Parts: sequence; structure tokens; C-alpha cells
Amino acid sequence: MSTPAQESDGGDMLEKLHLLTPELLNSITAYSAATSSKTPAHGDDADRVETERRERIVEAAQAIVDAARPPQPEWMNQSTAGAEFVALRLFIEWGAFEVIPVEGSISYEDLAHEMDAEVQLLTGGAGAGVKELREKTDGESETNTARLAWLMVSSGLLEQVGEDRVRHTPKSRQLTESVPLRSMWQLMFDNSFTSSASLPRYFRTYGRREPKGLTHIPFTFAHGAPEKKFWDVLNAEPGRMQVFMHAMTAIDKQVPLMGPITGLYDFGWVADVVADEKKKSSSSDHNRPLLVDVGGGKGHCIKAFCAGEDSPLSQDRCVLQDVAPVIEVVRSDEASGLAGVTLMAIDFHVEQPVKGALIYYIRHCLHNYDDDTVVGIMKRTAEAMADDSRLLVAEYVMSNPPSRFSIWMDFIMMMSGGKERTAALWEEVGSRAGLRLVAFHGIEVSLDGHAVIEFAKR
Ligand SMILES: C[S@@+](CC[C@H](N)C(=O)[O-])C[C@H]1O[C@@H](n2cnc3c(N)ncnc32)[C@H](O)[C@@H]1O
Repeated sequence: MSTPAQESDGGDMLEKLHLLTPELLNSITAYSAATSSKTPAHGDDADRVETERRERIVEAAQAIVDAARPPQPEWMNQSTAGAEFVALRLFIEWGAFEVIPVEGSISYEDLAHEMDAEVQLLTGGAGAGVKELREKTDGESETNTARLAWLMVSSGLLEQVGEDRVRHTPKSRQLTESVPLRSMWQLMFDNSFTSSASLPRYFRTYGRREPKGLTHIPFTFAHGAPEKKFWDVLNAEPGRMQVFMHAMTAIDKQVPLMGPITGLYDFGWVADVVADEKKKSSSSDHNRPLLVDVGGGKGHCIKAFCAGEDSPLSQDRCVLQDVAPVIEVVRSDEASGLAGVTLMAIDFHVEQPVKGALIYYIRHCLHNYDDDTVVGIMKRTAEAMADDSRLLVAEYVMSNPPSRFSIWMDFIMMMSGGKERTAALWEEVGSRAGLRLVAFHGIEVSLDGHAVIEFAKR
């Protein structure tokens, strides 16, 4: 028999469900209308619009799930998600997602064999047949019901076939097809999850204040090397650096939320500058770099900006700067697609060696650092800028209160001692570096306020 409290909870829930259901239907109708539209969006724009519309459906559906869900221990949900994350990370490292055939299924026993792992570790014993395994292990496996593969089967990431076989779902198949996606999962686990798990210990050690500086940050603390810098720890293991770079290179395409590269800022005015240079035939400006990508990784932004006949930027007038190990990787990659680009190893904390370039572009680097360090990097750039130079910072501009995505990003950044910033904070750090904030570009076209923030010399 239900209690009065339960009856009233049920009544509230029904009322909420009645209110929420039309939202879900509206979001589906909007998506359906957009996909059958005669004037569909193209390129990055299409990805963004598609994501936004699907996000709306997910949000509406999630609200219904939340309203209908019976009271259950939230701590259990959270820790189950954590357990699945760990299992997924292990399967990535052990190559399991590649061993499971793209079509069809594999027995747990064969999967375990390929991974050089005990079959009991994958399931509670399904691989050898539950009965046989019980016999082999004197009944120990009877209690072993929540092992690695089953964690992913229980969440629907993998699908079990019968009692002893497993196959891909569309979600897990993506992990085999996309190196960047797999790298992103790895990165989130190795860099963020493990660092955040050590936060209680970190704050007990350093006090309850924002991590500051390049060392003694949660990431290096969690790696047992608090006196080292983030990149020193990352670069110490070549494999990890590769994972980081893979994740950064193409994730923009698959997760438009990460911030589009193109479409936020109009480089059209550069064409006028180039045309003016041509008029002054003796001008030394002809050799002036048009764009320096500071901390540009593998150069994917330069490639995107120079692509297409209409682009006023050309690779032979661009400079790609990054730390020496990254530049070495790019230099030795014959397929880098960076013909003509000047490759330069730098330390952006010390000096900007290219003086007087037209544009200094720095994307997703500054959010890795605390305010004082960011002011330092911006100052080094300001010192190199000519009066007409521009500094373009591609980063998030957090609203107040921020969206769930940008505050998640802010939390991730805290691990390396960094943070996301509000418009006011961007203005403040720019001003401290001797720069004037000219404009925020593209905020309206990107989810969660990803923008290109334009600064000029004061
Ligand atoms: C988050 S990644 C961003 C890469 C690229 N700008 C993008 O948007 O995908 C940060 C980059 O900054 C580089 N970096 C880190 N410290 C640096 C330093 N002291 N000087 C120059 N580059 C640095 C890293 O190697 C990495 O490629």
C-alpha cells in the first residue's frame, strides 16, 4: 500500500511529466523540420546546428528521465559511471575494441586470449561457460558478476550475445573507427579523471585555494611529480603526447562543442593588407608573417585558415610555433600538409621571437593557465606586436552562471592549473598585459560561448 508521501510524490511526478512531454515533442519536430529543410547548413555550420538540435532533444528527454526516475541512491549512479569509465579505459589500453569484430561477435574466451587477460576478468565466468568456470575456480567466480566487459554490457556500450559472446554496438564501434575519439576518452581518464580523484588530497596538502603557477597543480601532484610542469610530465612519455595530439587534432569535427576553428572570425581584412603591400613594391612588409599560430600543435588551424582559393592567408606566410618535441613530430611527418609553413620551436612564457606579424593567433592554450601566467604570455606577445598587429585568442567566454559544458571544461582545466574565463576576466587579463580588447567574435554562432577574442596594442 502506498503512503500519503508516495502518493503526493507520484502526483508531482505526473504533473512534471505532463509539462515536459510537449517540450520533447517540440524538440523532435524542430529537428525533423530542420533535417528536411530545403536550405540545409554546410560544413562546420551544419555540424554545429545538428549538434544543437540534438542537444535540445537530449535535454528534454533527460528532464523526463530525471522526473520519472524512482528515488535511488545517486552515489550508486555516480560510482557505477566511474567504474564503467575505468573498464572502458582498460579496454582501450588492451586493444579490446579492435579485437571485437566490426560485424558479428566474439566469445569472451577468445577476447580474453587476444588481450592476454584472464577470462574471469572480463565477465564473472561467461567465457568458459559459467558451470565449467565454477568448477575450475572452486566457486569463486559465482560472486564475480560485475567484471570489466559486463560493466559495459550493463550500460549498453557493448552487447552480449547468448551467455558467452559479445559484440559491438554503434557506440563502441565508433571507438574502433576513430583514433581521435579513442584518444579523447584516454585523455579524459589519464589527465582529468585521475587528477580530479586526487583533489581531496591536493587541497589538504596545499590549502583550499585556486591552483596557481606551472607546478604544484593537481595533474602533476596526482602523477607524483608536483614540482614538475604539466607538459614535462606529458612529454616524458612519447605515447601520451601522441594521444594528446590525436585528441586535439580532429575532435573539433566530432564534438563541435569543443569549439569550431573556422566560421568565428572573418579574415577578409587581411586581403586588403596584402593588396596594399603589393602596391608598395619595395616594401619589406612582403616578408611579414601574416599569421603566427602560437602553441598551434599539429598546425590544423593554419591548414583550415589557408584552405580554399578565397582565403587571404597562405601557408608560406604562416608560422607554426610550439614546444620543441611537438615541432619535431610535425617536422618529421611527411604527410603533415604544412608545405611552406615556417616551423618554430618556442617557449611562449619566455619570448615571442617573431616580431611585428600581422596576426598572432592562440587557441586553447591560455585556458591551461592561471591569470598571472596568462598575463605573462599575453605580455610576451604584446612586446612583439606592431601597432597594427592583432592578437586573436580563441577560447570560451563563460556566461554567469555558466552552461554545464563550460563549467565542466573549467573543472577539467583546473587539473592543469588553468581556468575558463568570463568576458570581464578576459578584459582584465588583456589590460594587465597592455592590450585593449577590441571585440568578441563568433560568440553567437558557437555553443557555450566559444569565441575569438580580438586584442590590439594599447
Ligand atoms: C591544448 S593544445 C592547443 C593546440 C592548438 N592550438 C589547438 O587549438 O588545437 C596547447 C598547445 O600548447 C603547446 N604549448 C604548451 N606549452 C607551450 C610553451 N611553453 N610554448 C609553446 N607552446 C606550448 C602544447 O604543446 C600544445 O600543442
